[in-house]
Amino acid sequence: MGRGTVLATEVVAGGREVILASGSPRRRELLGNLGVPFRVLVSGEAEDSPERDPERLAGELAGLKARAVARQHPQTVVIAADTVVATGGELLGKPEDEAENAAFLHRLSGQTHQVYTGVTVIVAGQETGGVERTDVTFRSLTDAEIHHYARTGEGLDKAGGYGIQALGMALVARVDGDYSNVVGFPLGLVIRLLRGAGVTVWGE
Ligand SMILES: Cc1cn([C@H]2C[C@H](O)[C@@H](COP(=O)(O)OP(=O)(O)OP(=O)(O)O)O2)c(=O)[nH]c1=O
Repeated sequence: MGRGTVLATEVVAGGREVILASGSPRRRELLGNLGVPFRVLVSGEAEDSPERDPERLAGELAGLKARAVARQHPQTVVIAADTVVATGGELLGKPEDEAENAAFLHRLSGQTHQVYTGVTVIVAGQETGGVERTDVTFRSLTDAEIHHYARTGEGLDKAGGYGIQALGMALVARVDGDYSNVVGFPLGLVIRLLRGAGVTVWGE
């Protein structure tokens, strides 16, 4: 996507305008639920980091996404997020294809893994951020279940190769922590950071 591409204009009502620096439809929907006026702008700059610690990586990538847009819009509140899935020291990104998605699900089957989402908010050069962690435990999956799910393609655009908010919920036995964090936008943290940047959320 081109630099500075406007993807969509969402609710832009009164109050302080917010830019969501994310192409993720999940983040758009969840931020919309907060009643915050915002529009979506994605920098298109590649985010990369040599960091291998999942918690620090999530925070770092969220910062890179936010800064890339904030440079062009210094007076607007910019919010970005990044989700990283980690299992036993290994990082699982978005699977390349059905076969890799099935391999990811084999890794996650019957195990507890960690989902980290970093959130960064920048306004007028002031940056704040945080990282939320949720532990997700998968059922022990049969090969048939794994291949059935991988074939749906639902996991292809998602870190870890599953979407807990859709059919992927059938893979999950237990969630410890903020559910919205697994979907990619930890609402408690988001609300705290936006309010800290002077944005009104639900009238406060
Ligand atoms: C584990 C999991 C991840 N995800 C999603 C959340 C994120 O959108 C995605 C992780 O990729 P990210 O790189 O965090 O985000 P993105 O590429 O979708 O969007 P952008 O970089 O423009 O902000 O995986 C789910 O929707 N459900 C899940 O259960």
